[in-house]
Amino acid sequence: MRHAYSVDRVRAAERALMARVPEGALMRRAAAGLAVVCGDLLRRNGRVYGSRVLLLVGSGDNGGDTLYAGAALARRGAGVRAVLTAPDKAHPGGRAALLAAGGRVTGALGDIGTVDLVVDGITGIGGRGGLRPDAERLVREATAGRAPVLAVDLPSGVEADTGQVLGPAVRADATVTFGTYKPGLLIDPAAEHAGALHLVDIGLGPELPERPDLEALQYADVAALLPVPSGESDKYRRGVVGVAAGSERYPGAAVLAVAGALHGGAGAVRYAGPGADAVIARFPETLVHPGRPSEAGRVQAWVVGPGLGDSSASATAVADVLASDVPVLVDADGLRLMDADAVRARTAPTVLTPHAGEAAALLGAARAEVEAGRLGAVRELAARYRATVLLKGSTTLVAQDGDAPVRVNPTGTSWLATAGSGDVLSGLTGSLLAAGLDPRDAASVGAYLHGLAARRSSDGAPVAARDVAEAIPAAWRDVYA
Ligand SMILES: NC(=O)C1=CN([C@@H]2O[C@H](COP(=O)(O)OP(=O)(O)OC[C@H]3O[C@@H](n4cnc5c(N)ncnc54)[C@H](O)[C@@H]3O)[C@@H](O)[C@H]2O)[C@@H](O)CC1
Ligand SMILES: [K+]
Repeated sequence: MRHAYSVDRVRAAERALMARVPEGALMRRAAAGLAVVCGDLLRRNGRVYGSRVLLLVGSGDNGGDTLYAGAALARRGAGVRAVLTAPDKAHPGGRAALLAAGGRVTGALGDIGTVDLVVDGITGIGGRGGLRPDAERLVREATAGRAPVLAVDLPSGVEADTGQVLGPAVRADATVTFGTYKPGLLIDPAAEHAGALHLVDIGLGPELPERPDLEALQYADVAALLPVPSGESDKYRRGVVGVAAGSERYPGAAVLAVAGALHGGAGAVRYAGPGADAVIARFPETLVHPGRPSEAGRVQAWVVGPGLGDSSASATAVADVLASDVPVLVDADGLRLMDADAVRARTAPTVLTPHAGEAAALLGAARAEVEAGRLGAVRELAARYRATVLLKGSTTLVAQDGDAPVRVNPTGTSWLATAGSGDVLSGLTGSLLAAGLDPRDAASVGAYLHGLAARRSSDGAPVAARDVAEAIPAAWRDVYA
């Protein structure tokens, strides 16, 4: 599991750790780790000795880390120049160390000539509200060349706690972060600015609270959560997932949701609705019923919503499913047709899977607002609907009403933004619910497998939703391997 902690909790942990270690030890550890990554990057295109490194140094400890790392590189023969955004406020110890190692310090960028590496140490967890105009100008000029940009702790200008980008911010090729990940490194739009992530251990672990603010499942976590049939399983014990999706107008949504459901680990898929003929033609193993969900037979979880359209029969299907006493996943048209009070009144779990536009409609906000502040939006939706919410998008987030950490999905590809791919995700996640996963696990494992399947089937090229569904078994095997 990859964990992220908010700035307040990072600072509290740092205070506790600092009380136990000699003064300056944490900054030395951070700088040493940073210098190692700088060295690795420089060696990719040459060597450290004789290379040219440009440091952008702000007035806080982020700049201090950067100056000490610069000193280490200068001792190894690199030509290191530091540009200070506020010369009278730069970290005095770091500045002295760099000068003593043979580095140079200036207040203006001047001619940057050829540079092999730019290190962004303007702000870390102390930065607020995007870069100030003078810092922004410095960054723009210093990063205009082809040298890679390495951010220290965070790309300067992004919001550490939320992943928002409220003004100009550094775009880094890689980020070296200290002690723990910060939420902004894992959530777009800020995560897009961070590039490849490197975590440097400074000994903070034991001081951090057990419960992080954000977590990301890794292969091993997903493997441990996947449902595995035992010797005694039959199809009913493995769970039956019901799918109420599609309409005369959109029969394809029924087919795609069933395609996802067939690969999610439930023992059987039951389909209820007007797409029964299309479903049975494509997937003869499905149990189909052309009428309403409540008359279709027993299931262990329902998926409702994809392609339902606007008819009164679709509204009935949604109400039917919400009145059941099993876990329910509501997606797409279902999100528009559902009665909010009926959702809140449910005793069995409910999972809502909106994209940013649907989330905006549920919150009465603008879509751009949801996209810019995904973490706040998903938490707010989970609380308002007393549900588990999977907010789809460039970074998919899963939040549950209560204080469990929000999960961020690390898999996926931008090619996944394709018609019908959400229908596959709904079916897959519903199937995991029917197989007995708790709603937060079902949603985060569903998103993980779906993203992995998309990456596999896309391999850098456009991908159709059908291909994603077909690649789910391969993703499943990847996770086990
Ligand atoms: N506290 C600790 O124990 C450790 C801290 N470390 C480093 O210290 C950093 C935090 O240091 P600080 O608390 O000094 O804060 P920062 O260095 O992140 O930034 C604060 C400084 O940046 C300026 N600033 C704020 N917003 C700005 C903006 N929008 N544009 C331009 N300048 C802006 C402020 O005036 C302030 O002087 C961490 O990110 C990490 O890099 C590491 O050395 C590890 C140990
Ligand atoms: K930085």
